[in-house]
Amino acid sequence: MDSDDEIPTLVTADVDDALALPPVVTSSSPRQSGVPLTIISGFLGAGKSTLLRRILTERHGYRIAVIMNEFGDTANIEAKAINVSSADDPTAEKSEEFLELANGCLCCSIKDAGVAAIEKLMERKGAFDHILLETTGLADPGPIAAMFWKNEEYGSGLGHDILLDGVVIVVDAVYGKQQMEEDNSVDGIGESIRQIACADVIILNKVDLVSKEQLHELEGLIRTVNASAPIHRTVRAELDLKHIMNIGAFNTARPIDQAIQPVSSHDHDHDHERNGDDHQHDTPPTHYELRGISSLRVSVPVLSAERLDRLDEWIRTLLWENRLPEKGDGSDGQSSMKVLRCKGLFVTEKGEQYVLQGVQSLYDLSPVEGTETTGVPDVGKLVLIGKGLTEEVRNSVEKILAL
Ligand SMILES: Nc1nc2c(ncn2[C@@H]2O[C@H](COP(=O)(O)OP(=O)(O)OP(=O)(O)O)[C@@H](O)[C@H]2O)c(=O)[nH]1
Repeated sequence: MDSDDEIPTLVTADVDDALALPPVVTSSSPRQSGVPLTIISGFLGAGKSTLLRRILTERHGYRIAVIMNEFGDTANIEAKAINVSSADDPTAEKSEEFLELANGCLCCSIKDAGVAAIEKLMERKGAFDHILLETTGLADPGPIAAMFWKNEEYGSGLGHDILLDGVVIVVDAVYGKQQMEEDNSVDGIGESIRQIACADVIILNKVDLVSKEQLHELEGLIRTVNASAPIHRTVRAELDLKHIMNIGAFNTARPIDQAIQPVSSHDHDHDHERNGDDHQHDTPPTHYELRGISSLRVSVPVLSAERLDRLDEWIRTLLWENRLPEKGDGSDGQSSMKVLRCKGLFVTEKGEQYVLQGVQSLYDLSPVEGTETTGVPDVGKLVLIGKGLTEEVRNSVEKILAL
C-alpha cells in the first residue's frame, strides 16, 4: 500500500469472551468517550517491539491499531519497521505502512503527517477496540500524552475521538539501572527518567537475565522516580493485556480503589515462583529523588469545600506557573520546579470523592460518581512526580490545608 489515504478494511476476528478485556471505564463526560489509546514507550532495546509483536500476532480477539512512529519529532518522522510474521498470513512478513493481520490488528507505520494519519484511522473508529502508539526509545511521552488528553486544539477532531488510556513504559532489567544513572539530557534529566516519571504502568522486561537482587535494586531505583505505577516483571514482555489496556489511568471518574495505584513493588499475579521472588514489601517512603526528579506523596485530610478550592488553586499555581503560591509570581522565568505527572484522591466533609489527574501542565479535578458503592476512605492522597519537588512543597500544601 503506498498511500495514507487507503486504509484497509480490518479483518474481523472472532472474539472469544473468555479473553475479553475489562470494559473501559467511562464517565458521563462526553470527552471521555472514544477509542482508548495507550502510549507505549521505553528504554532502547528494552523489549517494546517484542511486546508489540506479541500483540500483533497473538490471538486475543481484539482489533487493535498499533501505530509505530517517531512521534516525538513530527518535523522529521521516520517510519520504523517491525517484522511481523503471522502463521495465518505469511505475506505479513513485509513491513508496510498499513498492515492487516489475521488476528484483527492493524499495524501502521506512519511516515508523514502523524496526527492527520491518526485522524484518518479514527474515521474508522468503529473498527478499532484500542490504539497502541509506540514512541521511540528516546521520546519523552509526557507531551505526547498531554496532546491526546484534553487538548482543545484537538477537541473537535482527534482528541474528541480518542480517550487517553495510559502510558506504559518498558524497562530493560539488564541495562535499566545503567540507563537511568547515565542518561543525561541538556537539563540533566534524561529521557529514561522522564519516561519512568510519566509511566502509569511499568513493564520490567528481561527478568530472566538478572538475579533477584538486581531486580530489587532496579525496582528501588524506579520507585525513587515514580512511587505509584505498578511494576510488572516479564520475560519477553509476556503479560496479561489487562495490565496495560483499558486501565483508565487518566479517567477521573474511576472508582476510588483504582484512582491511585498502591505502591506495590511488582506484579502480584505471576513470576514469584519463576524468579524465586522472596516477596519483600517495604513501607513506602513519601519522598524520593533521582537526578532532580522525585516523587512526593502527601496525605490530605478530609476537606471542606473551601479547602478543596484552596487546594485546587495551589495545584493550579504549581502546575501552570511552576511555583509555590507563596513564592511570588516567578516572573524571573527561572523556576526550578516542574510537575510532570500528578494524581490525587480527595475526600470532602460531605463524603464526596474527587480524583485528580494531571500530565505536564494539564490537570483535571473531578468528582467520582457512584462512590457510595465503593466506600469512602477517611484520608486523601496527593502524588506529585517532577523536578524540584522538595519537602518545601509538602510544607506548602500542608500549610494551606491547615488554614
Ligand atoms: N533474554 C531475553 N531477551 C529478550 C527479552 N525481551 C526481548 N528480548 C530480546 O532483546 C532484544 C531487543 O528487544 P526489542 O523488542 O527489539 O527491543 P526494543 O525496545 O523494541 O528495541 P529498540 O526499538 O531498538 O529500542 C531482542 O533481541 C529480543 O529478542 C526477554 O525478556 N529476555
